[in-house]
Amino acid sequence: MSNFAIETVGLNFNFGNQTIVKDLSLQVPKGSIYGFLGPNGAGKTTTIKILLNLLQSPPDQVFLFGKEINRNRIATLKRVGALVEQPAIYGHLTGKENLINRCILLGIKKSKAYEMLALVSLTEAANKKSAKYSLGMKQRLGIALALVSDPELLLLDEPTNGLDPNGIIEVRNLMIDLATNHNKTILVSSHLLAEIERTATHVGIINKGQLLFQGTIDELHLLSKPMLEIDVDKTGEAAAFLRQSGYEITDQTAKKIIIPFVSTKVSGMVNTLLIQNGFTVSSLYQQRKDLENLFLDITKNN
Ligand SMILES: Nc1ncnc2c1ncn2[C@@H]1O[C@H](COP(=O)(O)OP(=O)(O)OP(=O)(O)O)[C@@H](O)[C@H]1O
Repeated sequence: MSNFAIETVGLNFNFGNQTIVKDLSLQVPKGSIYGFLGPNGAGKTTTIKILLNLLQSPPDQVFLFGKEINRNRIATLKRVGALVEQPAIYGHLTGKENLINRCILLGIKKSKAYEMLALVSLTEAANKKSAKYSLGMKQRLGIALALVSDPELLLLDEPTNGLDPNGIIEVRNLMIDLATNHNKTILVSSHLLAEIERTATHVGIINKGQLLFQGTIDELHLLSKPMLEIDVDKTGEAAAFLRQSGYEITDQTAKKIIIPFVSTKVSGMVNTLLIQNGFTVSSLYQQRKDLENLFLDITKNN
């Protein structure tokens, strides 16, 4: 049995003669929240549509729950819920009516509608016309609609796009609840790392249809090497002195020197060394490149 809810193996996809997805090998572990990241136009929506078989992949390149998608279309897609682009909501109906309609359509008992309203915290707004919902509430209703059939895998294409900070937090908390307490695997796309950094357990970064990084969020953090920033007087002399003493200088400005962070002990030694040799150190702190900058670095070099 495959441990991956989604696996693509060297996936290629073209629109006409334009290559949109190139040799893409995604591995989305069961139970993960997989942040699918990339700048605008990177190919995220196209990939999600391929995973939903809305766009057809070449044979033997896309596997859901270990099964090849084209040969097992119905069986695999039954286990998937999705929110791609705008949620399909009827504005003149209430949230509850939208969900009941979906239940009827899928032949599922109506009580599921109430269960879903509670799950996405819309019980209080159940009888309000959904046209009057805030964007965040509409997104949550969209997710509830995708969840009616109780799918194991949820594909969410930029679900926080256009939401205010409250809406973003609501959707973020909902994703964590679904993965942690309801056994869902979630693939969520975004062009902003900061938006999924706190929710994702795994990350795949693509640009121009190619996978540039894939791993756990901790592995991504490891890529952003910590630095030691030293605010010191006579920086030119101090840098030369540190270099002579065997330290590598990463960067140097008028007021500070930056060296790779090794340990707090080594930081203390550097401090003592500078002071003992007549330099005035006003501060010394560990700095880690934030993930957003790391993301920009990874995608700009592509
Ligand atoms: N139906 C289509 N026909 C031709 N080209 C398309 C079609 N749909 C998308 N593209 C092109 O494919 C590329 C990838 O688009 P896609 O929407 O997958 O990117 P994305 O990463 O989801 O970006 P965004 O965050 O802007 O939605 C873009 O260059 C886009 O213009």
